[in-house]
Amino acid sequence: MIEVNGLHHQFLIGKRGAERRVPVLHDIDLAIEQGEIVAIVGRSGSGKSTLLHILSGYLRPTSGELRVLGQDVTKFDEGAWSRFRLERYGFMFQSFQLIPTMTAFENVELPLTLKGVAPERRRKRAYELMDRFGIADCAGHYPGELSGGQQQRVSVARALALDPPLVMADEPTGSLDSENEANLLALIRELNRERGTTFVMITHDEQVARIAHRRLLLQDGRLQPHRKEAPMIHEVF
Ligand SMILES: Nc1ncnc2c1ncn2[C@@H]1O[C@H](COP(=O)(O)OP(=O)(O)OP(=O)(O)O)[C@@H](O)[C@H]1O
Repeated sequence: MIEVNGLHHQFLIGKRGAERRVPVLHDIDLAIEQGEIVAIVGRSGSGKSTLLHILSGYLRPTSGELRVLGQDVTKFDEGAWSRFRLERYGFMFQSFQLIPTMTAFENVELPLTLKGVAPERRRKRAYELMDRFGIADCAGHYPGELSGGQQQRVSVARALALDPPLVMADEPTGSLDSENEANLLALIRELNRERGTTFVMITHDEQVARIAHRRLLLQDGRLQPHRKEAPMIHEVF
């Protein structure tokens, strides 16, 4: 599903002509299989978000190979990445990232609209998802009028609108209470089991890491060798 070979990344900071290189990821090799739930863990600043951004095409690595679903995505330009992301990726964020000027329904419908799905099918799919997540009553409400748990469900429904094979999640339960966290984790396991959806999640949360099949530990931008007994999250901070 995802293959990474010899990946390095460094940021350039400072004024033009006096830039400084900040190496962040070093020699990352990684293979994620279809149907895996993988948790990326590590201290703050270890490079987790940088890695997730590279795996999602938001950031071009300084060097190295990246293949996603058999395609050499390092060759993609921005347009090719946008199309690929729309069809193959779903995203879950701690801050939900809903569009405040769109209703809950329009937010869920957005990926379908961007893909050019016909209006009738779009409506049907968006209502089906909103029903499934118990937010059909919120369809006409704006994100600012919804509770945190409702916003989270709208954002998850949007992430799944096109039934992506791959979901990238950045602290997906970070702003949820324990009940909503448990609901989301149950949903992730269900999608993984029933549809074979692959999840790559950054997390600081032991409950989230616990549902992962595998933990990837980043330390100072290096992926640590897999230990049979994966470290508990509290060992990592
Ligand atoms: N755009 C950027 N320009 C320069 N340096 C950056 C940039 N983005 C991140 N960094 C640096 O890269 C390093 C890794 O950052 P990253 O956000 O990937 O870490 P993280 O493990 O996700 O941290 P956290 O758990 O705090 O979110 C940090 O030292 C950070 O300051």
